Amino acid sequence: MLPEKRVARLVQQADTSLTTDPLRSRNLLTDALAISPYDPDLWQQRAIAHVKLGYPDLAIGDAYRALLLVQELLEAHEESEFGFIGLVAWRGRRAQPKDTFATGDADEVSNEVEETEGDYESIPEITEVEDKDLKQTDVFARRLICSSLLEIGCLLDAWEQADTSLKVYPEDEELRKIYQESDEKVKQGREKGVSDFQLREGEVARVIYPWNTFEPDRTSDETVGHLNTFVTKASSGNFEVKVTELPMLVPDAKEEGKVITKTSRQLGVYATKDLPKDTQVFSERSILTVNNRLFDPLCDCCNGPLDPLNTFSCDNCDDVMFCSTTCKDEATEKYHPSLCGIDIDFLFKSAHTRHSVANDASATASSSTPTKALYSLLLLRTLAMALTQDVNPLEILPVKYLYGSSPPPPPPQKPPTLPFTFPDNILSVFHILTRLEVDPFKVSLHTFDIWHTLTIHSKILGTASARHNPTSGQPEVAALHLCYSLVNHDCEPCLMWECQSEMKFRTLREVKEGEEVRDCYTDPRIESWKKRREWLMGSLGGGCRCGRCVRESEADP
Ligand SMILES: C[S@@+](CC[C@H](N)C(=O)[O-])C[C@H]1O[C@@H](n2cnc3c(N)ncnc32)[C@H](O)[C@@H]1O
Repeated sequence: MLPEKRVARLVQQADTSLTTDPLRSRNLLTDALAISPYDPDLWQQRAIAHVKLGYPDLAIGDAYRALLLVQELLEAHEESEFGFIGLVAWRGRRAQPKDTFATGDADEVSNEVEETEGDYESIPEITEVEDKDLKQTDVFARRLICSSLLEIGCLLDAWEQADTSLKVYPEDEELRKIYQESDEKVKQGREKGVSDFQLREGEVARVIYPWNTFEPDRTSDETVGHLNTFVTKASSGNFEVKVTELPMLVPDAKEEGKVITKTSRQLGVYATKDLPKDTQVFSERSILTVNNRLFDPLCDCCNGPLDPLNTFSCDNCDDVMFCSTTCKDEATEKYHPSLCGIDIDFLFKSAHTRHSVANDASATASSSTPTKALYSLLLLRTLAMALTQDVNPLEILPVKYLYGSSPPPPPPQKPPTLPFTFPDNILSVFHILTRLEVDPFKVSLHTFDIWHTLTIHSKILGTASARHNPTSGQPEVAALHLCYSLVNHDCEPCLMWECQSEMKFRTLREVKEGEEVRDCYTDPRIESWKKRREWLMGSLGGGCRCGRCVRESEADP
């Protein structure tokens, strides 16, 4: 069957199930996009399915692609990268007669994609009707981006996007309504002293998406057994991983009382023997590390210190230094080829100019929370590892086993939340993909869709550690470690971590065999439980309910 016919059939089936079964609709459109990635209408329709499913964040990613593609198609006769092939596919699908697909299942037919050779001369110019239809997709995509940003709480971005869109479509009443609503909310926020940074901060559902088949069953015997091979090695037999019940944390303090009895089945780390106070009990190496190069140079692979007389550089670029041939070889094998010679300075610049953190951890030199800019660098390293090793980013170690989110809880319970901003979670991701020379439309379906990057974001947010420069206090290194990530949080921890080229734990007190070992995800010296809770919100996904926080909040509500 011709690809355009197959796409038209999938789209029709997706339309039919949009109201009754939006998940099916979303999956059918994903199949259609796998065949025809440059058709803006498919992205726009999938955006609507994502809205219906309650994922406005994913809808923004899709509508943004629709918007970019409309521009490409309108410029198909100029220097447009995707415009020609997109226009051919878009026209081909639209030319299919409607209602001829009443019988048969689209899945029966072949999935072959025919490559269309670009011949800018032979393709007819865009007609008036086509121009009108493409602009309609454009305005729908803009409305959806603005309304979803508003819903998520990215008020300033909603306002900016609506303002820009109104300049293009001044007559559009719906855009005007969104503009007025966001304008009012931004003004109210500013009157209350809310910063512009906060006015860009939204919250989205922190869940394992229903179609995510990469997530392991983390509490199965098989996974626990597999993780224990790593944990036993890193802790020299001092620790083991076990399934544990943790209180289900909620972001809204008012709802705490209602749901505090609920628990979530997760993993935790336990002592296998009595451990004396002030002893190093754990050491783990990771190559999923990043650093801000403008500070003291560090090994690009392990982030350990560099001996100026004994460094090793890449054979093909001058951008990175390694502390040993082991690090150089591992980088060459696992991630560097995808980054070699690529200009990624924009991320480093942002790491220096924006110290804003999920919870402003730069204010506390020992917090384990990295800055958002360091998150982007970790995402970049993850994607580079996936590209170099030719595997899906959600499959690589340690990403696969990092805790990021849980399946959505049954209603009316709300899932935990994930901080979301338009610049960090959408614009920067597109920027990163472009620099990595990844087609953000085509390849994204299988490896780098926005749901992949948001899933990675939730894993980074929940498990990354950050090291701060002792002089400037600024975060300069962030890392993801598999075994370290399994240790739960307590504001009265029994472990303290330190990370140079390796992540190490020391005992802060005597630990008994069988006791769960915990470290503190923020600075335990912060006296105010409210402050600690605020800073921990990003990494815990809700208000901390550890013994100390409960005790202190009851004594001083
Ligand atoms: C770094 S992971 C810790 C390991 C995780 N439990 C697992 O199964 O891999 C962080 C996540 O564990 C959970 N968590 C850690 N400490 C907690 C605590 N004191 N109370 C409730 N949940 C906690 C939160 O869901 C948090 O997002």
